[in-house]
Amino acid sequence: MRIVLLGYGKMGKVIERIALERGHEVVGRIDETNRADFSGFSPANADVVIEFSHPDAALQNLKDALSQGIPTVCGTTGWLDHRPEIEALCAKTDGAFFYASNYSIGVNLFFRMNKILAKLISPYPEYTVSMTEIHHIHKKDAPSGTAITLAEGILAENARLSGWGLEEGDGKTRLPIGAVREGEVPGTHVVTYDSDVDSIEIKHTAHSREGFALGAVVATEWLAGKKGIFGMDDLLG
Ligand SMILES: NC(=O)C1=CN([C@@H]2O[C@H](COP(=O)(O)OP(=O)(O)OC[C@H]3O[C@@H](n4cnc5c(N)ncnc54)[C@H](OP(=O)(O)O)[C@@H]3O)[C@@H](O)[C@H]2O)C=CC1
Ligand SMILES: O=C(O)C1=N[C@H](C(=O)O)C[C@H](O)C1
Repeated sequence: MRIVLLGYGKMGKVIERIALERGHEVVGRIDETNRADFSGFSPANADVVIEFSHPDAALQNLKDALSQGIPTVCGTTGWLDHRPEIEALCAKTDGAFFYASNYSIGVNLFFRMNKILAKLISPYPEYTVSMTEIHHIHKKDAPSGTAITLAEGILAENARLSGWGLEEGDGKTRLPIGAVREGEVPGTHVVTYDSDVDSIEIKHTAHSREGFALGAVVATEWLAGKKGIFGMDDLLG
C-alpha cells in the first residue's frame, strides 16, 4: 500500500520501519515543517493516511485527509471531544476511518480483562478503584487515551461510578486517574481495587513502541477496500 505518514515523530518513524518490512511504500512523511505538502495527496497517489501527530493538530489533519478522499488510520490521542465531527465527515464523504487509543494487541486484551474485572467487582461496594498511567516526559496529553478507554470500560460496568477525574476522585463515586511522567517510559497502565482486607491489581507494561506501531500497520492493511468507521473490536472480532 502507498502510505502517507501524517505526523512523522516517534511513532511515525517506527510505523515507517514496520510498514517497509511488510512490503508497503511510504509516499509521504508529513510533520509541522512540511504540512502544506499534504494537500498534494489524493487517492490517485496514496492508498491510506496514518495519522499520529499532536492532540491540537489531529482534528484538522483528519478533516483534510477525509476531505481529500483518503482512507485514514488515526492513533493520536487528546482530540476525542471532536470525534462526532470526524465521524459525520467520514459518513458524508463515504470514507473510511479507523481509530484506536491504543493499537497494541496486549492492551486490547487488557481492555477486555479490565471490563471483566470491573463487572466481577461491581456487586462489592467495599472496593475503591483507581488507575495510574505512566508515560515518557514528552507526552502532551493527560490522562492518556488508553487510560480514558480503560475508565470508560470501568464506568460502563459499575453504576456507582459517575465519571473519572485527573488526580481526583474518591474511587467509590468517581474514578481517580493518576498521570505520571517519567523518563522515556513507553506506556504503563495499572488498575487497582482496594478494600480494607486486600487489593487486586491488573497492569499492562509496554516495553517499546513496536506493539503500537505493528497494530497500526495491521489496522491499515485490514482497512483496505472498506468504507465506514472502525476500531480494534472490529479488527480483533
Ligand atoms: N494509539 C496508539 O496506539 C498510540 C498513540 N500515540 C499517540 O500518537 C501521537 C503522536 O505520538 P508521538 O509520535 O510519540 O509524538 P511525537 O511528538 O514524537 O511526534 C508528533 C509528530 O507530529 C508532527 N506534527 C505536529 N503538528 C503537526 C501538524 N499540524 N501536521 C502534521 N504533523 C504534525 C510533529 O512534527 P514536528 O516534529 O515538526 O513538530 C511530529 O512529527 C500522540 O497523541 C500519542 O499519544 C502514541 C503511541 C501509541
Ligand atoms: O503518547 C504516547 O506515547 C502514548 N500514547 C497513547 C495513549 O495516550 O494512550 C498510547 C500509548 O500509551 C503511548
